[in-house]
Amino acid sequence: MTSIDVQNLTKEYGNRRVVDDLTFTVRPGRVTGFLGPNGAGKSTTMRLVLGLDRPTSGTATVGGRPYAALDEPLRHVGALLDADAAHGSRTGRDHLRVLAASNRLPARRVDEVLEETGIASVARRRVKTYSLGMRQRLGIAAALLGDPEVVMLDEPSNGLDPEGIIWIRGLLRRLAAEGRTVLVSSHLMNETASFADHLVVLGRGRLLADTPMREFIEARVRPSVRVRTSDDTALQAALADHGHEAVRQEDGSWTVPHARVDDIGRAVSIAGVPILELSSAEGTLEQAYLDLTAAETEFAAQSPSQEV
Ligand SMILES: Nc1ncnc2c1ncn2[C@@H]1O[C@H](COP(=O)(O)OP(=O)(O)OP(=O)(O)O)[C@@H](O)[C@H]1O
Repeated sequence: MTSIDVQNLTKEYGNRRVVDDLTFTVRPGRVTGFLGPNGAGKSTTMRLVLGLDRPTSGTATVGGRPYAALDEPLRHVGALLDADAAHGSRTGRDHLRVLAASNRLPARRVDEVLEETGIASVARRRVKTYSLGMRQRLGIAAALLGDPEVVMLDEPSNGLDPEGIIWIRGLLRRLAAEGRTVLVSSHLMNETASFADHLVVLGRGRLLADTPMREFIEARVRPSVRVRTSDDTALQAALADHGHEAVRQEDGSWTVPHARVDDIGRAVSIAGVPILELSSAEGTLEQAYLDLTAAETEFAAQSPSQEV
């Protein structure tokens, strides 16, 4: 099985350090979401893994070897970095055929990946007539051409319509279930939450988190409980008896922060409060991510004065 290993990776452009001593491993059999604000260094890290840029120091390897040292690299690593990588005057099919031929991949893979990515019907059209979503799908088709063990996609949902977004979710889950190593950057938190098992989060080139997604959320966002009743007074009294304070929502329901649904259910039931609705509101990836990046921004704002 093949992992991506990033070890003390640093990249400077001039005197700007955009990747700063990063160390993490992307493991097979799961989808790893790659998150971070604009300019955090995600694309640069992916480019360094693909040998498209040279690190200032540190290493990035795939299956223990630098990308440049891999034999027939497309059979090992498939990547989508830029949906505009294909030549506009070529057809989608020709673009893939050239890639297949130059990488000694069987021509039948071209038709297979065209089918797999849902663009077989437009494969004979020139790429410059494609919508952004079609170009994304073509880029993903190119990434899958060599049936690689490692797949790295930079913002693959970009430009996809709702059906495309559902499709990419299924594709990523399947690639991971097949035991592949899947690294996917995204700015869409709900999207990432729907496909990622694990997260690597960057902020200003540094590693902020490398953790299973569930743990990432649970460590930052406490769950709450939503309750709706026909007797607000009785509800408030029952909750107060158990040390809870509820917040009334615009729709007439109540939110009990930092509470578990089992405890609230038991408390209101014992007190005989009429309940119309009771549900648990788990923390979302978006809340957890904003909590982490807000802390990071605060640190950034404070650090100059701390240095004085
Ligand atoms: N070739 C380059 N020369 C100089 N600076 C660069 C170069 N490539 C990237 N940068 C800078 O490095 C920083 C990190 O960029 P990068 O694209 O890796 O971030 P990102 O996390 O992928 O951001 P986004 O989410 O916006 O895609 C940015 O400030 C960018 O301007």
